[in-house]
Amino acid sequence: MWCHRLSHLQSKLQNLLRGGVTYWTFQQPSFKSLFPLAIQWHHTASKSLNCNWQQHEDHFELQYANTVMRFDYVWLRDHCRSASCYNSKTHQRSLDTASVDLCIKPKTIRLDETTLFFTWPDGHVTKYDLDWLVRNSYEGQKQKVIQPRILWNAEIYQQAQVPSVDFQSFLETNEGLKNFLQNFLLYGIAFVENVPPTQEHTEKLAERISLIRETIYGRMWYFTSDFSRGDTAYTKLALDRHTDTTYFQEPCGIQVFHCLKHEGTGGRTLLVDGFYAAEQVLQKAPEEFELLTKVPLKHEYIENVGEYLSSPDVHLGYKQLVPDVLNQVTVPYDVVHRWYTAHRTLTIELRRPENEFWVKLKPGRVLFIDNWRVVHGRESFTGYRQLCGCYLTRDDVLNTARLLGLQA
Ligand SMILES: C[N+](C)(C)CCCC[C@H](N)C(=O)O
Ligand SMILES: O=C(O)CCC(=O)C(=O)O
Ligand SMILES: [Fe+2]
Repeated sequence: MWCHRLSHLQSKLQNLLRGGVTYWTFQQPSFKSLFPLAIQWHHTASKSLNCNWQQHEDHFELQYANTVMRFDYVWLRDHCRSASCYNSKTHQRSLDTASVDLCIKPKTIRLDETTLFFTWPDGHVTKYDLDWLVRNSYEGQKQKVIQPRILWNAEIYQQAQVPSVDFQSFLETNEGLKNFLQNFLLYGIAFVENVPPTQEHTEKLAERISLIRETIYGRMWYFTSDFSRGDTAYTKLALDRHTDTTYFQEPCGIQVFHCLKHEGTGGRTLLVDGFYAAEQVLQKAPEEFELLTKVPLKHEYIENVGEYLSSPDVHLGYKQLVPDVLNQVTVPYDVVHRWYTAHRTLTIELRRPENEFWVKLKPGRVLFIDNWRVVHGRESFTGYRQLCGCYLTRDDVLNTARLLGLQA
């Protein structure tokens, strides 16, 4: 044991003498009597830069831009952007990550202006701009707001008086499209007004924003209460709040609704911000929130034309505990009751009247819903009611938003 400690001490001293900088502290109690408790060397660049860094035994610690960051040495080698390690035309690695020695440590580290230079045992030099390190560090990413959202109940949403975007402006100007997407990203729902009440114009609208996702319901779908499909949506019955296609491995990200005609009563659309409800659960019963995010559920969709089953997986989405979709809570016995309790807590929040935003979809008013966040439902209705719409590929909607400079 003793020799181990001495060799440890020796390697520190060598490291120090080799010009490396090390954070030297003796944690072994037996050393206490021999040396001061902790000796700390760290390298400080010019005061104006206010950048401190320390080379630990197993990681590199950087203090810069009010952030303390820790980098693994393999990570620092692997993210090298030198010509031999990274293809700057394709923005892809040329370096084989698996070839990096898992025990690698830099021979020397030096700071020049705002660039850190790491020289590795084989002589390869990796350089990092300090700001790049902050942007790409775990600690830096953690601080970044991934995507600003405004969670809402009915009052919050109505008081926000979110402006709808006009069809022409949405189609013909980036400003119109950007305003629409900004609202959609913030609230999880957004409307486009004055859309000619046809499936073709609705399709044109959808394609402005993303690729249309073809599903078992077709590309652009159109439905009335003719029970043409074995689904409650194709009836006059009420539909409780839910998200669609939870039985897909990747539930549809965005849902578009356009009511083309309704001669009758009822048929209002219900919208509830699922993230607002989930936030209430998180505040009131964090362990129940945790359980709901962890328990994989098997969803099924059985129609008169055959079965559509998904494997039990942690699914996005919310379905009522009715046999038509959530066919069984396939979890170990000792989890089942806790799951039902947690599901009940969420359902209570989703059903609070103050969280319900009701809107009557009229011809010309197209509704986009984030189907991974906002649950939708429908009031029962009378008469002839005709809706069209589609599902959109989520990544393409987010990509369109990013191309317009939005955080998505
Ligand atoms: C009409 N439209 C295609 C929108 C929906 C069809 C039924 C969707 C199914 N109830 C679900 O929850 O996924
Ligand atoms: O008829 C409606 O308003 C919506 C029905 C529904 O939930 C759906 O089609 O996904
Ligand atoms: Fe639905």
